[in-house]
Amino acid sequence: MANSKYEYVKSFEVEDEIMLPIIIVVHIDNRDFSRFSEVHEFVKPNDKRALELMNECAKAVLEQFPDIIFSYGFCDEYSFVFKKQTKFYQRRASKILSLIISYFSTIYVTKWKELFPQTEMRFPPSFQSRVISCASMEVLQSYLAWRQRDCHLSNQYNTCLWELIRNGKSETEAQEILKGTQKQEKNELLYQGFNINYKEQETIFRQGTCILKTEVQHIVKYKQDGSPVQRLRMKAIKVHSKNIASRSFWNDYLCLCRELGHFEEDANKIKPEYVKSFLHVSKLMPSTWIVIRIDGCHFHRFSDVHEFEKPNDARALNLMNSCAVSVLEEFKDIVFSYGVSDEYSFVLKKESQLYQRRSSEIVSAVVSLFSSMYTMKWKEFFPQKELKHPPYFDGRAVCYPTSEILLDYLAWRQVDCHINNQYNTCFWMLVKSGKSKSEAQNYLKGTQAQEKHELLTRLSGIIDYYNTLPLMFRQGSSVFWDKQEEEEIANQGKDAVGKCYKVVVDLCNIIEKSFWEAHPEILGEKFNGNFSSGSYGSLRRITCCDCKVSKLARSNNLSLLEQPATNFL
Ligand SMILES: Nc1nc2c(ncn2[C@@H]2O[C@H](COP(=O)(O)OP(=O)(O)OP(=O)(O)O)[C@@H](O)[C@H]2O)c(=O)[nH]1
Ligand SMILES: [Mg+2]
Ligand SMILES: [Mg+2]
Repeated sequence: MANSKYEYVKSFEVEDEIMLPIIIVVHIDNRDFSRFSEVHEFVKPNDKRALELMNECAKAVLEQFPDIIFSYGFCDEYSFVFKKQTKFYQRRASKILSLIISYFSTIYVTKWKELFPQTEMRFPPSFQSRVISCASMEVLQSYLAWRQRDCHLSNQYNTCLWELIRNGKSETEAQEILKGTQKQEKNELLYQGFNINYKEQETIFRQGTCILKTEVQHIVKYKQDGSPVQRLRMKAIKVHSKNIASRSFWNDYLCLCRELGHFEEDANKIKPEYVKSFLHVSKLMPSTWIVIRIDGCHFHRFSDVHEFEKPNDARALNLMNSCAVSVLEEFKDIVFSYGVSDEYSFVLKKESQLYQRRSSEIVSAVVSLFSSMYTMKWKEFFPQKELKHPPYFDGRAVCYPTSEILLDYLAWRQVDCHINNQYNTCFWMLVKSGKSKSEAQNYLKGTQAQEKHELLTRLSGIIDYYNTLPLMFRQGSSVFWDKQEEEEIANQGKDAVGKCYKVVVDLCNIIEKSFWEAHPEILGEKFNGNFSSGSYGSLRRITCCDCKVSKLARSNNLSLLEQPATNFL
């Protein structure tokens, strides 16, 4: 397909390959677990259903991604360990951490009802992920020992805390009593104060859970004489162990030793310098526009399985838009977003300090929320269709130093939308006219925009057919905070008083500078031919009043194809 003059923006994307022989671990945890557990009335200090739900999600992750060989989790966190030699997505960190978090989030929503049949999910769960690089088996061993120590310490603390609260202490009083207490003192408090033997607490609470791959004999068929033909197959199993970083536990599993290596000694002490490396996260360049671009994984297949209309399914696109609205409402630093097909780009304001600009946290939080939302809202947009496969997305963060380059980035995506849509419209029309898929492909090979335009007119018998297609298909969707008219605010009653802005879905030409001139507050910068640094002041951001609002395109004289498409190429 043709390249556009905006393609240069790709050069701002940075490589984040994790080099061999580093062992890749993806750590995930819930973004706002205390609120999530409060709202859904999780049992304190441990809710077994919630833990089993986490385990089910981890198991699904191991089954989906064959290169993950081991995982360990407790409370609201899980760590996934990849085979040493993995080539998963060319070992690119943001791809890996986003895919895992996205899949995990989707499964959490889909499996919720199995574990919480009586409880409605009130708001979408969202998680954060990051990659931990383990330079050797010794480092991996320390990492696992460190996580399991945290499991033990937090469980022991929380068990004491909630027993004290149950017995009449306030939360602050209970915290005060526990301040500075050692392991042994806590055990005694539990035993003498509440007749609880800590060692008899459920294993899942004290030790956490491992889901790991192991080889099992699997019957593939039976011979004529009735004897079974067996093959070794990898299976994800759930195990508990007092010490997951011990040689005796680890070296018992052949698969772990083969794909990762042995533990030479027992990990008796966790080195603080290793812990420091586990906590390290890289930050995005200051004072640059951050774009988080997410893209559906294998959506070609996903759209086939769910029988999306070809080449564009308005329901699917509206579902994407609705999720984008939720993302903007949650992360107030996102000033603009643009979506087409199975992708969405979210622009964070230049001065954003969201998660101190830590790349993995921003990417994973956006991808995770988007994925949970997509799954939760599916029925709203496809009431007649069951979700047959979990939808999931990858994500990346790219920094653009100036507004001009940012706008070129957005123009690049909109040109791409146009190019793909024109091609796909021709392709499916040729197929409908009786050509096979490969004939249609050959027919279109090397054709220019103008030829495609004419082809569509010829095939449809409608002059300028392409421009009669819905604007959302031709231009993609833009989601941003827009000023509300006074009348609009008044119509919404007292709840809307003081809310000057709301999130809108608009169908506009973002290549044309006139859009940005008409909305100077989006980027917070004055437009006068070029963008200058003159600020329009900070925006008052508000909660969206009507997240389903989908405005019709304002001035349709911005329509992309009223000008020859080649202008953008
Ligand atoms: N029929 C139909 N298909 C769609 C629609 N939106 C997206 N798709 C499909 O999703 C694909 C998105 O393209 P890509 O993101 O390049 O492909 P992918 O299959 O998701 O592959 P990866 O992103 O590399 O995992 C398109 O090629 C279509 O097959 C839609 O509205 N209707
Ligand atoms: Mg895709
Ligand atoms: Mg795509």
